[in-house]
Amino acid sequence: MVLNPVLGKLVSKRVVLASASPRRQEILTNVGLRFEVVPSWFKETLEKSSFAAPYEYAVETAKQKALEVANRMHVKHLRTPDVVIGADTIVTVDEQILEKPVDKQDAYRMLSRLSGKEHSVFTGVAIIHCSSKDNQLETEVTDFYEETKVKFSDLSEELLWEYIHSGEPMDKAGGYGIQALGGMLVEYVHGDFLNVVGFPLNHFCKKLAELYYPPSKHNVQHKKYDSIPSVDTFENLSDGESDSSNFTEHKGASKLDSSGMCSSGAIYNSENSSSVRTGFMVPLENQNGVSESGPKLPSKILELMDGFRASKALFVASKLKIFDHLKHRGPLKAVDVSNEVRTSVCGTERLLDACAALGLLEKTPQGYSNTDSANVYLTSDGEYSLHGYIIHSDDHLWPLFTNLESAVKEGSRQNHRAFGKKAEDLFKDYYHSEEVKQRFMAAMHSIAHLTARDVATAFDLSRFKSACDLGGCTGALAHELVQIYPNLKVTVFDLPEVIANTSYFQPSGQHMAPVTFVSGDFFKDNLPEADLYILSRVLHDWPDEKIHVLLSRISAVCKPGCGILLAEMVLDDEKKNRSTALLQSLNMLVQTEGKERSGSEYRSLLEQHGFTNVKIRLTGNLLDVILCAKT
Ligand SMILES: O=c1[nH]cc([C@@H]2O[C@H](COP(=O)(O)OP(=O)(O)OP(=O)(O)O)[C@@H](O)[C@H]2O)c(=O)[nH]1
Repeated sequence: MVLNPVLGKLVSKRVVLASASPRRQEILTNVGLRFEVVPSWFKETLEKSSFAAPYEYAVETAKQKALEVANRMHVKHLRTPDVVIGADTIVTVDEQILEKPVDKQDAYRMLSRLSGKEHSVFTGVAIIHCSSKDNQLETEVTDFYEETKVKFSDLSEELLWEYIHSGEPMDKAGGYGIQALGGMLVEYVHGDFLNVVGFPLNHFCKKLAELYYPPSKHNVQHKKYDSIPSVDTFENLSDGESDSSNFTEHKGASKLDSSGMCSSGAIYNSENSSSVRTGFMVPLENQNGVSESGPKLPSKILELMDGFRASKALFVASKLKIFDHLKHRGPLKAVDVSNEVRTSVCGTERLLDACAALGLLEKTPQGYSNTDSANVYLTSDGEYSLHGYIIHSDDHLWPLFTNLESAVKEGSRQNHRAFGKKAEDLFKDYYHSEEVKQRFMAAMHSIAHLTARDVATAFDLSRFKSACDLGGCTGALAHELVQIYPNLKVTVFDLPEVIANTSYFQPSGQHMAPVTFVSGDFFKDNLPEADLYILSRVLHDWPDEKIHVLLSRISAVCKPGCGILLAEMVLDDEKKNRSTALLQSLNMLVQTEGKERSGSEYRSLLEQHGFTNVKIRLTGNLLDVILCAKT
């Protein structure tokens, strides 16, 4: 299938999507558009009352988002894009504009307002064509909006809070995601569904059609495109479909596109665009015999093929502590960075350029500097540093993953191939050297610290007086729990080798409530008494037999009413949707005897040991949470 001629007009252009919304990226990627993502820094703070209608607000915000990116790219990066696309989605109900909720209470306010009523979703879109004249940015703005009406059922308080606790509402206009759990709230949708999700694709294509295929003088009566030119509806788009003399049969009849796939050879004659019924077609060569646009690139597949390169670039930059150097000394030129980290200038420059293109660094005439997220996540002392996890990924997971093929064939872990020795005991292997132990603990700390707030607040735990975090490692979750529940006494129980090493990871601050650390092996030693036992990223390390041993030990010391809180990446029951968790399950295959499990699998394991009332919350932040009680 070759590209729709409308989107095909963008193939040879540098297109930038000025949006951080993963949904917008997905909608446009799914139709084969190739673009860079440069999220806009424009703050959505326009005075709403100054607009006569809500859609004007959305359109203006979309325009400002796109213009900000166009200007920044022109000035800062000296890379003027050809086209910048911006969008803004809002919900209106009772003459109020709802954007993304700022917290759970705000989500509650929005969703209770939408309950049982019809509301409108407006997405404003701006398409900015850019050019540079005498080094000045010139822009041509095209904008439009789309309205979709959505009706919600009556929402009970319980459903409402359950939905809010799922974490889904937080980055969505109006506090719901119609494409996911939020779809359950919806009675009907009138209009373009994708408009609700964040991008009105159909209207966008029609707009491109107006821009790139203006009505010819032969058919001026078609002033406006009610459909994408030559395409009445998307259903009419099919490979090589032709019932018009405006199609010409390509000499070669079939052609390999860049993915190596063969596409049939109907050719689009752009001169007669407005009257031609087209399929997805290969482009017609122009008078000079030069192809106007290339075939559709399978961008998702290419991205996956390149994925390892991007990971490795990040790993190497982290290992060389480039983000640390730039945080303290940036902006720096490539030559200065290479002097600091003792590497070749040419190699360093390529690495820095790749990191800048991946959005990890900023590149300006003054040199390279960290982006805000590099400062927070990639420096070794950043507030939510992932440095430890990145180094662990490079040194430990990477060699294991290079043996994935053997792991799949054999169905078992690959430590012997990756490290030349058989895995004895999962954790003993990590703790055989101080260096490896520190690296592993830093990795676990990174993820625990980053997810602790969502794990701790997924359920109201205030009824518990004491908690024991089994395998709680550095205590990152424990510290979050005592902050949120001041009456909760938390004990971290972990192997002696771990407990001996925790002091480095303790938060500083006078008002930190204490956490107790106790050493022991939860498969062998007496478990500390507690009302709530926490197992965060523990069960996924083990096969079912070992989990039964552990759960029966916990069950033996748990009184009725006491609970277990699990934090894991929970798979959907059909195991087909949650790619991060499914890839994590491969990660467990290459290094452990464990795996990721679905909600039903966890429920069944827990129920076999007398834990019932199993509740599952998807937090939207890496780890999901399961709470159950002993009956
Ligand atoms: O049903 C759904 N409704 C809305 C969404 C998502 O909600 C946001 C709307 O926010 P906004 O337009 O301000 O866009 P941002 O996410 O902040 O990204 P920008 O960088 O473009 O400002 C949008 O992501 C929709 O996709 C949804 O997912 N489902």
